[in-house]
Amino acid sequence: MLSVQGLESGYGRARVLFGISLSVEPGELVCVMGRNGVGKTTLLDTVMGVLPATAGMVAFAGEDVTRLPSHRRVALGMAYVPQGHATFPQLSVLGNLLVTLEACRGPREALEEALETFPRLKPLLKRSAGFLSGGQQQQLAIARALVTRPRLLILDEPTEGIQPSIVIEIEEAIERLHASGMAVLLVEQYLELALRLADRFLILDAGHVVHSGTAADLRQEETRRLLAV
Ligand SMILES: Nc1ncnc2c1ncn2[C@@H]1O[C@H](COP(=O)(O)OP(=O)(O)OP(=O)(O)O)[C@@H](O)[C@H]1O
Repeated sequence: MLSVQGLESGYGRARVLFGISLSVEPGELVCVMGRNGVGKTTLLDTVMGVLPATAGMVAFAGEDVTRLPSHRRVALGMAYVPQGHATFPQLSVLGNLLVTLEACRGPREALEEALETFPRLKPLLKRSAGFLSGGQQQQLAIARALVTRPRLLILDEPTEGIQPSIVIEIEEAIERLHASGMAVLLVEQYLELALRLADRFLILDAGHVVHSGTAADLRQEETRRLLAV
């Protein structure tokens, strides 16, 4: 479904990613791990077209999307929730969802479905997003992505800095989406959560994939050293 081959990108003359290859099959949950600053966010930004690739290829559902702008990738079924729960703080919860629904010209049911994933948002529809807790904003950010009815959901550290009760709700929501057949590419630093959720792992170090495998592989010493846990 998602195929990344030899991907390179960076900022100006600073190269951050060096020949990254990975795949996410339909319905699979792949977790990208690695210490701070190794290039995880840069990888997701490049996969989604927020940052241009300087070499390599990103293909989605059999189509080369490497040069497509992000909104075209969304139209093909990719959705991205960047780090730091990006919402429009001055808009209401409903307004945030409607902006996305209108942008993707989706049906109203898509909005209802997204709210079913996070029922905690239902009584808050009229509240300004800026007044939500960090955890509620993260739920809203994921709900906005779901409004586009993606086939691949890309999440950058969705539980970072969020109160434990909502971390559990977010984990359960990701689990349900995965169980329903959605493919997920997840950056997650919290090892235990990643072990519970992921089918496969990639570990990045200094912009390279240095390890990949299943949960059983991830428990080994070498892996723990790479993650410094
Ligand atoms: N906008 C930017 N301009 C220049 N350099 C950047 C920019 N964003 C990130 N970098 C650099 O690129 C490298 C990779 O950063 P990136 O955010 O992709 O890492 P990360 O693995 O996601 O880390 P974290 O877990 O801290 O978010 C780092 O050296 C970082 O300083």
